[in-house]
Amino acid sequence: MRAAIVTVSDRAFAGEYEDKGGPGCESWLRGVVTTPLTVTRHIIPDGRASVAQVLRTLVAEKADLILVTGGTGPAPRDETPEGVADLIEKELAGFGEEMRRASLREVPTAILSRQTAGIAGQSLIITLPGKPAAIATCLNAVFAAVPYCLDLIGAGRIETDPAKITAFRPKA
Ligand SMILES: Nc1ncnc2c1ncn2[C@@H]1O[C@H](COP(=O)(O)OP(=O)(O)OP(=O)(O)O)[C@@H](O)[C@H]1O
Ligand SMILES: Nc1nc2c(c(=O)[nH]1)N[C@H]1C(S)=C(S)[C@@H](COP(=O)(O)O)O[C@H]1N2
Repeated sequence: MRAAIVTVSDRAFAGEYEDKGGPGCESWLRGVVTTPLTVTRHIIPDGRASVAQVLRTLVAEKADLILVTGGTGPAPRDETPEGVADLIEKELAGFGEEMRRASLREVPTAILSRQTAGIAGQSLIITLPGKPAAIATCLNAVFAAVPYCLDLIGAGRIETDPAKITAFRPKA
């Protein structure tokens, strides 16, 4: 699987703090996916155009899975969902619903995240909150459905470590 991880944060992009979200996503994936995995990481500033532009490039490069962390909230610069909406062909709203449900068990402000997921070309794009602690909570909540989703869109077949995530394939 070719995975791409995008950190959307003005301050991480400017070097005002060290990005912990990108490395957090990568180590979560490496701990769960047992089939061959390549990961590229990207740090970009907040903004609809900034998000749409990097996603278009990654979709054209045929990334199978794109994780985007940050910019999902209600603040003026939080425009990640708008940038994602500019290029996805199909929204998978259930991902956002389930990730928020899992996060709400930890923090009441989880309801402020507009995180979602969608399909562009042969890429599955999943958005996550910027808080590094949200990454495991959210990915643990939805990843069982990711391998079959990748099958359905013609991306690479992946397997997961059943001790961490049991992939569910209804036709298997
Ligand atoms: N990529 C990241 N790496 C490390 N910490 C992060 C990251 N994104 C967010 N955080 C932490 O979560 C807190 C709240 O995140 P929030 O979404 O408000 O991001 P932010 O810091 O305002 O990002 P921005 O740079 O876009 O303004 C931040 O103050 C920071 O402590
Ligand atoms: N699991 C989890 N989800 C969370 C949070 C968190 O700390 N943990 N923070 C929330 C907050 S405070 C905000 S504003 C939104 C959006 O964050 P973002 O703009 O960094 O994407 O995510 C929410 N979801």
